[in-house]
Amino acid sequence: MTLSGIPFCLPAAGGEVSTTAILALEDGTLLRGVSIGASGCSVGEVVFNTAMTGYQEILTDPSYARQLVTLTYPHIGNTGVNPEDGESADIHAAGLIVRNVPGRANNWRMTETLPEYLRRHGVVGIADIDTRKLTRILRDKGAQRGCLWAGDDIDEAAAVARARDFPGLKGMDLAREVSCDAPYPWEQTPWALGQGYGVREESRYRVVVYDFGVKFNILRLLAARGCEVTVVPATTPAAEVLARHPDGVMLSNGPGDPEPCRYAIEAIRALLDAGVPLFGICLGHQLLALACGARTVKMKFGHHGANHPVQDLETSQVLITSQNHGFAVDEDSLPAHLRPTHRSLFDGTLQGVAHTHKPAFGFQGHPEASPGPHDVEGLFDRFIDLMAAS
Ligand SMILES: NC(=O)CC[C@H](N)C(=O)O
Repeated sequence: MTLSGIPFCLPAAGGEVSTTAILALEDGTLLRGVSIGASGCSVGEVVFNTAMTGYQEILTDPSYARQLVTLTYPHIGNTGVNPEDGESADIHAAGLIVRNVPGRANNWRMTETLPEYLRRHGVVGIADIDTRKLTRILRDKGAQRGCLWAGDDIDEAAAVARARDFPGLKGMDLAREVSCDAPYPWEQTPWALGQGYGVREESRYRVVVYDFGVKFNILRLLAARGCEVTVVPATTPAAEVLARHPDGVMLSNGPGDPEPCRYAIEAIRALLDAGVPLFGICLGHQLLALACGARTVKMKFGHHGANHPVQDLETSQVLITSQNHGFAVDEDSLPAHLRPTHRSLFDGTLQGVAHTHKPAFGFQGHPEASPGPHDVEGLFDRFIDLMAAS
């Protein structure tokens, strides 16, 4: 509904009678609120994200598959949703949990409200939740399996049972589920005020990107650096990638546990043997480490936010990074030929590795999707340097 032409939304947006919703956790906690999305029931791992902005980017990040995301920032939806800021074509989060959706959303770029967007994509969401209490539970007990249920048919006992039935992310190979079906080229460069998105002008390097659940902005940062990008499905064998004669291969971010992605680990080993420059981000970083013989572990409650400090161990410089990971490379498991390059200043988790005698490195964090120079973008320049030197 609109008020003087300004899109207007109430918790049950669109003028409907508000629908109840609940969040049930595996420990038996029940949180009751109102629906802000589609009706239905969704299960997944409940994680908290501390970013103050970027709910659209978070919802569309494929790395959030099978996760119910709660945002610690209390007002979510103020600027609505626009057709440009998605990190993929779909919402991948299994559901959204917030404190409050403000009554009025307004931004010059918005085309719909957050509740309208959730409903259009058939994604459940809940508001009026004490997200501070929920976050405390997740920090104390670790990520919880949960069930988010919205509608007239809620059964609270069944919701707890469904939360407990969710098998958990450990052991789940989700990269192949969210990946593309066939190779495709990518030419778009980052968004700029007054110009919108651009198109790659130069063609300096041929780069193949493994799509384990890639975020569009990673592709844009490559295109902006003159990379002729081809995105390939997660299960593409190394021989097919090498047949494209790439100057470098990027291993993307993605959802789930890296360990069961045997196909990717095998392909990365072959690419390392072939000496192709490799750059892994997040899941790609974890897969690179696994291919080199390291181990990954599930974290107690993961890193999900937009301002995580990460230290470059060589320069001591601190990078402000976006993070979204629930698994981590175990630093104690690094083989001699993998050098730790970055560590989290929040909890000491390993955040980056470099191969000691191959042109390959990985980083756990993500570049920011918002316009402007960001710390993590320097790593893209490092990848360009590696390709230039090879
Ligand atoms: N953003 C990512 O690529 C996440 C990697 C992996 N799924 C994790 O949770 O740790």
